[in-house]
Amino acid sequence: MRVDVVSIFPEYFAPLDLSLIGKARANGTLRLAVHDLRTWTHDVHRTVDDTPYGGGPGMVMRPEPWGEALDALAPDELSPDGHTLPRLLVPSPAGVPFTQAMAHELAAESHLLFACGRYEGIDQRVLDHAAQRMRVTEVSLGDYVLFGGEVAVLVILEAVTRLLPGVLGNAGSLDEESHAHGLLEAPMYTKPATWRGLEVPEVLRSGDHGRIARWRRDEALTRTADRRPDMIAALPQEGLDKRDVAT
Ligand SMILES: N#Cc1c(-c2ccc3ccn(Cc4ccc(CN5CCCCC5)cc4)c3c2)n[nH]c1N
Repeated sequence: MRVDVVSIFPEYFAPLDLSLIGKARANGTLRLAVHDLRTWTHDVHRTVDDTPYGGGPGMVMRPEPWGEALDALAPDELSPDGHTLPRLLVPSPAGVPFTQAMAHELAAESHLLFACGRYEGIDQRVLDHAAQRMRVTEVSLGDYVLFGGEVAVLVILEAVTRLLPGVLGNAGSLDEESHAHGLLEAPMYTKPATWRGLEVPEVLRSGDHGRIARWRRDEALTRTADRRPDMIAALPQEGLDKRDVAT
């Protein structure tokens, strides 16, 4: 997968050299390039913002640098390798919620292009013009307000990269984690069996895999009912008797 990120703070993405994302970049699974938006400014102050039409707080990101950046990173003509246009992701407080389902959707794309806004956002015409030739999605991490899109891109890139083939050593863990089956995962334990007077649940040390699976399912249902009743309501009706969920 090819990923391009455009930001006025490219140094925000230094963590993407670390850990499993760093390994995915080193082995070519993830081809990530971070670009400074100011590359596409031409004034001595490298200006990227201006006052909002209609008044209001703060500043808005100018369309010209963004237009040139997207022209450069998503050219209309097919590249020699038959490269198609990228999917443009624009983090925004007004975006659609980012979910595990969207992470799976994005993991199937061949080229993602992230536009990191700052200030009060990017001039809307940048997104409207881009949508004339590529798929554009405004995406939000949640109902709270960040300073800009960089943190959202870090989160989205981690969630998507985990799903790429070969990145997670034990692919099985993808099946067991939260949101994979519509439930939160059960509590996890490791050695020692007793720690500060606290015991690991006996069932997990029983070796009885059937009992262990049932215990984990029950724990997942209880946790989900306690913490995320919305997820219980969204579960497919067949196969789950809601009375199964301890309240
Ligand atoms: N993903 C994600 C996000 C973001 C996010 C993503 C990208 C940018 C780019 C800039 N900002 C800062 C900002 C802060 C407030 C407002 C709202 N203002 C209200 C008064 C009138 C003007 C607009 C807009 C922009 C961003 C925030 N926040 N929360 C998420 N889940």
